[in-house]
Amino acid sequence: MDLTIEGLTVEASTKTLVRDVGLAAHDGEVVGLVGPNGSGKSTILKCTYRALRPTAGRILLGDADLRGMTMKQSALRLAALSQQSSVEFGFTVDEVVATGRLPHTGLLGRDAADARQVIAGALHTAGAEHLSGRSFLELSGGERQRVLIARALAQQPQVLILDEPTNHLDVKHQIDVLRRVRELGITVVTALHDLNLAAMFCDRIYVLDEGAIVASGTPRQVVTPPLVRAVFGVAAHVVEHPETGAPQLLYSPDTAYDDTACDDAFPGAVPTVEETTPA
Ligand SMILES: Nc1ncnc2c1ncn2[C@@H]1O[C@H](COP(=O)(O)OP(=O)(O)OP(=O)(O)O)[C@@H](O)[C@H]1O
Repeated sequence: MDLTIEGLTVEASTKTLVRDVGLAAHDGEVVGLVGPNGSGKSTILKCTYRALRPTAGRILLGDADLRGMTMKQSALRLAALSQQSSVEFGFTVDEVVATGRLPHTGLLGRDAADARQVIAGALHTAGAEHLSGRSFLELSGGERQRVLIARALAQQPQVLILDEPTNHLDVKHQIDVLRRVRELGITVVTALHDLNLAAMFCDRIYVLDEGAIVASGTPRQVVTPPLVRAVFGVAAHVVEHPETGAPQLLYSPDTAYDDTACDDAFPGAVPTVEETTPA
């Protein structure tokens, strides 16, 4: 299912948090949202899962405008892992993941799917099956994150919104979770701080700066030294991943480093392209 964001603007009191944002994630695509702290990534994602009401613009799931859908209708199509996801009570891991089934069942309804199988599959995809039966509150930060990802997957969404899914995860689980989510074949929009992970796992990347999209395109088009310097203020080399060909950044410890030298030093570096406009 396609997710389309058109002309999204969010204002809070006197401040414009995001302005005129356009973003399209096509059916089955994994789309990354990157940008510095405070650039508006979470704000955009919150609008997609209806934790925030935009001031202007619209969000479409397929052809349907979110504003015309009930919460249940949108939750049957779209699931989210937010940065603030938390569980206050002493639920077991399985109970937490089972709450992902609520849009399908309602509070007292019956689940048409085999819920136990769905929950087991979600725990597996999130790399959390060994945590089944444990109390959620006794888990480590990374273990909790994997259970919360499983809860979103148990919703069996066609569109998955992930706000920093790799938070708290060790490197193996960062790669595992993104790879397995990608293998689901559903539409994913994910905010990521790690540009190398974004380049490795995303089909396309949108770059946000101060509430506006400043570039978008494939990882090769977007992950370039000039862009990383302009948006993040960091000098970097780009090399091709020897196995996948994905651009990977090697950061310079000196942010004043001359990045024109980077390209000379790395002949395989990805060429710079003009900023592209959002689809
Ligand atoms: N309710 C609000 N009122 C005023 N300002 C807000 C509100 N919510 C968010 N902001 C501000 O909007 C900006 C964008 O915040 P947002 O959380 O979307 O950024 P982000 O790109 O997700 O950041 P990070 O990478 O740090 O998670 C920030 O400057 C934040 O302080």
